[in-house]
Amino acid sequence: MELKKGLEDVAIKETSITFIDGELGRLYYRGYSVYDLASFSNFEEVAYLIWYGKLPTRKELEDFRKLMAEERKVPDHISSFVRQVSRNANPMDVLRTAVSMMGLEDSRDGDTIQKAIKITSKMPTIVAQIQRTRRGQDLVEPDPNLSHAENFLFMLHGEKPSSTDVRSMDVSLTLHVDHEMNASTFACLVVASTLSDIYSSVVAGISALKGPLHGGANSEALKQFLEIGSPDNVEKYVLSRLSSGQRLMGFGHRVYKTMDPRAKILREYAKQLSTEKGLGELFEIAQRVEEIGIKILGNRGIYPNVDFYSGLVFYALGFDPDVFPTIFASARVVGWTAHVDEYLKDNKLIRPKAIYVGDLGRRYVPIDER
Ligand SMILES: CC(=O)SCCNC(=O)CCNC(=O)[C@H](O)C(C)(C)COP(=O)(O)OP(=O)(O)OC[C@H]1O[C@@H](n2cnc3c(N)ncnc32)[C@H](O)[C@@H]1OP(=O)(O)O
Ligand SMILES: O=C([O-])CC(=O)C(=O)O
Repeated sequence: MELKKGLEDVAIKETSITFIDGELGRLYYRGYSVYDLASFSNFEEVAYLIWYGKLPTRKELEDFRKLMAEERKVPDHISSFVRQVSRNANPMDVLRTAVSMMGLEDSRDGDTIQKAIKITSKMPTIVAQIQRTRRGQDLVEPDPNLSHAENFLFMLHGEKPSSTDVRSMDVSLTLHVDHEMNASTFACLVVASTLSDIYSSVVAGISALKGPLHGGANSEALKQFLEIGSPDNVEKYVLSRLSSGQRLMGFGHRVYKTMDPRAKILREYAKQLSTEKGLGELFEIAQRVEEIGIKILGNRGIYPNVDFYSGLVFYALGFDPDVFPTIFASARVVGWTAHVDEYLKDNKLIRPKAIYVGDLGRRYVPIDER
């Protein structure tokens, strides 16, 4: 039996959802390049595409938007829970528990995608509640007349966001929607393959995404830039970080051996937003880290990934670094649930093997003789 550490290069399913060309740095959702989707589409349209496999007609999109907008409100007891714990708790822990509470309400039977729409519509409401509670602010009710991205920012700030902010949020969510068999999606599938329920799968996805090697890297990358403090400190910081064996956060990827295309797109939004919001120096620091990081690590195929610039976008839009992974989760829930739906059409219990390297035939020694 061959040992495949980290399941590297092991395929666990066929998919028609997402294709990644890791050598050329290309990414396609349902066959459409993310460059085109980021330029011309929006979160709701891409979510529809991911779940149903085709772009919606105008009427289908209108109905779908309406359905999502109707599902945004979160039950009062979940909001109360979020209010009670969010001042001190990790935002991903709060989101994970809130989604788990949603599962208490919903029967286990029923269509995965219908439930996915409910969860996806509500997650930004919970994230905005977490963020506002951390700042001691009152909650803002969702506005059903706004798009998914616009409403997200409206619930965050309590006022209509600028068109640049809405576009940046929309593109960021669109780019986080899916990424083939990443660790959190795999975690969702492990749960789904036992024929558990979709809420349990999403809870597993949030749990796996939280870690700093995965979705937690967006806040770590931004904290790095804040810690560096000035573009003049970048070289010294990067060299000392790497020589002490620490990783550069927001760099490196299991599949991409070149720049992640999502990082390229998000770099432009980070640049525009940071210039507008007086965060130009932070962007300069990030760009310098990118340059020096690539100079040192690029020859080993280690380049910026999606988490490198997304944090700067989320920070400029007004989120705390610790909240960033919950925004990632609010978009990735689309991919998690689409992969679960696809997998269940031809389900096989996920049960890999471990190679035993311990002793055998040991004699049991009674406790008084040890
Ligand atoms: C949305 C996402 O999940 S994108 C990824 C977000 N995560 C991060 O940004 C955290 C930093 N990056 C990393 O830790 C890694 O690049 C991972 C975990 C993402 C992928 O790595 P893997 O494919 O599993 O490779 P692995 O962790 O085995 O690293 C291979 C080598 O590259 C080095 N390496 C990988 N990433 C980095 C990095 N960011 N900084 C410095 N060295 C790195 C490792 O130290 C290791 O070196 P070694 O062979 O000398 O021991
Ligand atoms: O694909 C991966 O391993 C990690 C990643 O970039 C993502 O989940 O977006």
